[in-house]
Amino acid sequence: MLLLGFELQDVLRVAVGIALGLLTVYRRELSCNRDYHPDEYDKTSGDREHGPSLHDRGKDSAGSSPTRDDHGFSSRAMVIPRRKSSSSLLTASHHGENRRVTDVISDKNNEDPTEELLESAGFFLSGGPFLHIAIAVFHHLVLTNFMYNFSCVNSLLRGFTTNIYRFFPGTLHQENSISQLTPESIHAGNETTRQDEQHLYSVAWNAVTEYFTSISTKFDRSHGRTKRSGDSTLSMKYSRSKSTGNLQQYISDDHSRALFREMVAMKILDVTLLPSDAQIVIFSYLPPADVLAFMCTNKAGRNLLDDGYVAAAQGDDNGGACVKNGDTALLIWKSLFHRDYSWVLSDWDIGIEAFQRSMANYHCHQQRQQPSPKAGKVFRHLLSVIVDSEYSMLPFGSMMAASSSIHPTTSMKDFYFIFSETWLNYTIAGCNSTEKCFIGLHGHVFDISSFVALHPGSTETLLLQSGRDATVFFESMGHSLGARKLALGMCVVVNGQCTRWNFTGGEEMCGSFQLGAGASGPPFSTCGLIKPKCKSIDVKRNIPGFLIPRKRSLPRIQGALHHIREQLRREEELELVKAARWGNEYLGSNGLFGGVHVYYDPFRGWQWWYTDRDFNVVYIEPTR
Ligand code: HEM
Repeated sequence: MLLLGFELQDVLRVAVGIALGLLTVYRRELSCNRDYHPDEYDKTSGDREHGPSLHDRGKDSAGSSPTRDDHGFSSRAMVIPRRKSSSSLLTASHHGENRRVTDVISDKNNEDPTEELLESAGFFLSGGPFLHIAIAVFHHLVLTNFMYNFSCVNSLLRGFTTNIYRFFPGTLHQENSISQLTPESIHAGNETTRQDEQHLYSVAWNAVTEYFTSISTKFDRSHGRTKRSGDSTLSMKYSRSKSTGNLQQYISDDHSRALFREMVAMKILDVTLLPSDAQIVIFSYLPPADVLAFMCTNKAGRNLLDDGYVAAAQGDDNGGACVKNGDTALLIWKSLFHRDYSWVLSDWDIGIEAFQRSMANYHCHQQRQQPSPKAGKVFRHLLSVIVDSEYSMLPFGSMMAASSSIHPTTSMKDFYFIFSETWLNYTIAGCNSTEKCFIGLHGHVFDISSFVALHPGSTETLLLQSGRDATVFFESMGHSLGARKLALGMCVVVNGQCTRWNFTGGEEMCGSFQLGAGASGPPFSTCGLIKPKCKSIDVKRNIPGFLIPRKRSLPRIQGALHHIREQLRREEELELVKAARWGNEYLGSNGLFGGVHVYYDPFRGWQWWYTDRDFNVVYIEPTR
């Protein structure tokens, strides 16, 4: 049964239900048998050894006054205690209280037990236990699965709608605005919702058709083909099978957004039917949790969004021959990475240094490792995001040529989640000097360079813990609210996932906000890394509790893929042991300030660093 998907709890419930049912049948059988064999029970009716029988007691109580036995006690005093349930009847009979069930039921002067008995019998006769079984089975087979699917889809839709409302502020009353598009809508203004929905559907359908037609027209024109009028369906069909790269240049963002708005309005979101470029644009407006939720809804969703899965399913590791869906998934996760994280590697000097460190000596990698084409492809896409970024100050144009030598992972989705877990220790690794001192607290980065010499808990304490996430140490010291407020002013990178957006700290709730990589950048979601100069953060950052907790708390964990987090944690433990052993062996306890620290470089794997006695930071690439 377990194999069929039943949970242990359900199996137990069914087993108990069956046992109860069988017991009921058995008891009913027993009761009937007593009725059919009165003599057997009547034989002992006068037996006083165990006190008066129920039968006798009934006779006594039928009289006007209670009878007395030889000792002068009233026979009422000898009444057997009330039965709590019909099951106690069996026990009583067993001990010699021999009385027929029918007698008890017909005993007019002993109404309480009779009612109880009838009540209990009614419960069993009504099929109570079987009802329990039926409910358990129904609950498992229908409700559980249904509710799970419903909640998945519901949360997904809510996510879509929320984001759409956030990014398209003018769409709060979409139905109305869309209804105004055609004369029919004016006419249908007071009609039923169903008619409205039908109308919305036709409007959306027109929008989709128009969208495809416009793409195919442009596509045909660009290939010097003349498109006959009325051939739009055909062109549409063909245009959808063209590669994403070709189509992407003809898509205007506004059009895609308008299309998606229409689709949200009609409450049908079959995104898998859209062309790849529209899918990329649409998913780039969603938080990763919603993208994952969409991925889990069905196989089509997974095919669309999991580039690692598609490649694995095809047994494909040759990059170029990757199926189209894999390319779409790769591009979707690339756009999410671009939106949420890429700026720290291209527009933040500490991140740029970290990236340069990763890229240093890449030719050594080339010699040591066989390049994987699929991983090389992922890396090329990453480079295109980081190096070609509008904020980029990197001199890495030539790196593209060497892209096949570095292969962080074969899946862009995995890279996204690995980076979201490791970016903090990766970027600030080694930043623990009095000139350049960065520390991680509750998922955010703080520049404490100007404060380190003033720290009441000594400069050395801070230097020892900086250059990495020090939340546990910070919290273990029980820093006061004043210390926490002091830290807020030094925050340089805010992790959108580790903030409490609803936290007001007793103050007025902030109004709507727009987040972005830059203050004037496009509207991004709250899920990635944000510059504190961003307007909305600026408003909220000084509210205690928003960035870091007001009092001693466990470290805030950002939402990411659990299995990736767990795997990294396990690997980190092993690396720490290896690094400590290496430190003892090669440097000795006198050669180090602090210990040998480890961090995960998303481009190159596990790396170590330590501070020598002259306060120079040394980075080590461990040999594997
Ligand atoms: C941005 C980061 C930090 C700020 C702004 C900060 C600020 C402060 C302040 C204001 C105090 C005075 C006591 C209080 O008000 O709670 C203090 C004490 C102290 N801090 Fe920090 N601190 C930071 C990080 C750390 C870290 C990472 C450690 C690592 C262990 C640390 C260790 C200590 C110690 C040992 C004391 C002395 C506690 C005592 O005397 O009771 N601090 N810090």
